Amino acid sequence: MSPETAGTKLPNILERIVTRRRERLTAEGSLLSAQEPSWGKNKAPAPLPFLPQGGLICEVKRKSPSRGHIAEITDPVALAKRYQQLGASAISVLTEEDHFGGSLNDLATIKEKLPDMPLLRKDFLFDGEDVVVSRRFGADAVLLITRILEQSAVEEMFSAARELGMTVLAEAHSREDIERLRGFAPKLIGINSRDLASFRIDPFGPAALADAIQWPTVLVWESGILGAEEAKIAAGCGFAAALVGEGVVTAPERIPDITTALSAADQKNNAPFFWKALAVKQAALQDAAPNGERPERPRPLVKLCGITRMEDAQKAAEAGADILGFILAPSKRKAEADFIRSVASAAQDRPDSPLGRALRVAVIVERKEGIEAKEQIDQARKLLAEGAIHGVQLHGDSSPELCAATAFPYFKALRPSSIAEAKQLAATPKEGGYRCPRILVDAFSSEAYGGTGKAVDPDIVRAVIERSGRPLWLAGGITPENVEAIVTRYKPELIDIASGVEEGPGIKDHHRIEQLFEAIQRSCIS
Ligand SMILES: O=P(O)(O)OC[C@@H](O)[C@@H](O)c1c[nH]c2ccccc12
Repeated sequence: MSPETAGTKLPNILERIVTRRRERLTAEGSLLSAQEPSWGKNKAPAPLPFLPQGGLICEVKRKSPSRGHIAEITDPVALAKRYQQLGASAISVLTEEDHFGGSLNDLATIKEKLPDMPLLRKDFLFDGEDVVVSRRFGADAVLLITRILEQSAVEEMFSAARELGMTVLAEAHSREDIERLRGFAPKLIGINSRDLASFRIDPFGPAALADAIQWPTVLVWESGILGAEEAKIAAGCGFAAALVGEGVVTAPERIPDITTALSAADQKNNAPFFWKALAVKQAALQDAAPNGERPERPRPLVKLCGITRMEDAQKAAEAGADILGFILAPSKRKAEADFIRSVASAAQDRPDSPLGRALRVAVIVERKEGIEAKEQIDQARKLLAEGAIHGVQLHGDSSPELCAATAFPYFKALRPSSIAEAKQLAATPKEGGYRCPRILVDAFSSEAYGGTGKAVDPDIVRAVIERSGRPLWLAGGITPENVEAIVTRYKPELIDIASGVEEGPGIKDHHRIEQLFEAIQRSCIS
């Protein structure tokens, strides 16, 4: 096997795991440290259908290279039973020994005690023999990690699985992987939200990649789901299934909420789902070449905020704004809900026009000094339900626990007033921080929530970048004059501009909008 199969080098960790398993297979044979299952050779219970309609796969996972120790799990059958009772549709058993602490015996024991539960063998499998052995130990499905395999091995594994009546969960991490899978049209495709080079979780990966799959399949969102909130994002992005390890190993009681979130088809209004649409836009920017020149880096996504006039919405979208921001909070730039509806209907009339393609977000200060701004929240929810906006920016003081229940989909805007506060506010979801895929950093002012024209202190920006583990979204004092320096300095994924392109509060200066985008393009060309 050559790790260069997919045209790119494997991340070090994956390379190490794969090499180690190869060495051990050569030295010890395909069972490694496992004993033959109690039913002996070739008599495993007949294979069960594996997740034909989606659902939740809960994983038996003791440790991982990214997290280290997760849980002891002395009794994998007890854990599997708990998963089943709480509503898991299937169970994934990590059998890799050296980095994940599993074994084939876990698989066979769980099958023996829970014969009705569909089981996935999760491992770094290489060939047809690995598939045969998986079946012998009771697996109903096998994981096929496309990027570690030659095309001939992919073929061999699919045909072995077909012969044995097993399901293949084909893991893809790039468009190239998807091309390589196309001929097999797998019925289950897993996309990992964990980047194995950095170990970072990024929902934008699965969200954008899902778009490239054009055959009927059940999409499985892998990694990084802690609870219902992430499951809702997966569902919004078109994933009918999710594979959850740590989130359920440590707290199986979350299973019912995760399953409900996964099956809830929230989108009744036909509007594209905010995170998916944005991830697709972001991926397109990575390919785009402004003025025919190769971009040194993609231009940032641009949100133009504080839109109060139809002509400004049109102009912003035509110039290239990816998101139009409408402020529902009391402000010099406040937009009326009916104005937002009129922009939405102009956009929906011409879905392929720039205005039709721009996403619309309402900005609310949902909570100020602990007091909820009920009217704004109600307005935002109503606009969301109607499809007049795609998402909500929560600019107030709500805690991570309150956000998702306030409005969904949302992203949180932070206004740290010190480095210490920045570090606290930008904590990752696992550390108890905000759970949304992105957070927006804005300048602090004691007078106003946003739109102050002030820039964020560079040390605060740095603290947020370091702590949050997420690409930077930056607001505060960005203008056509300084945008080039800001983009070069921080390489933000998104910049948010309101007062920097105005001739007066709430009134955009169209010439300045053009200048802004020209400067952005300049900042991205080598
Ligand atoms: O614990 P998490 O973040 O819920 O992740 C589970 C699972 O997706 C992850 O373990 C995984 C995804 N793809 C893999 C391939 C091999 C081993 C493990 C994996």
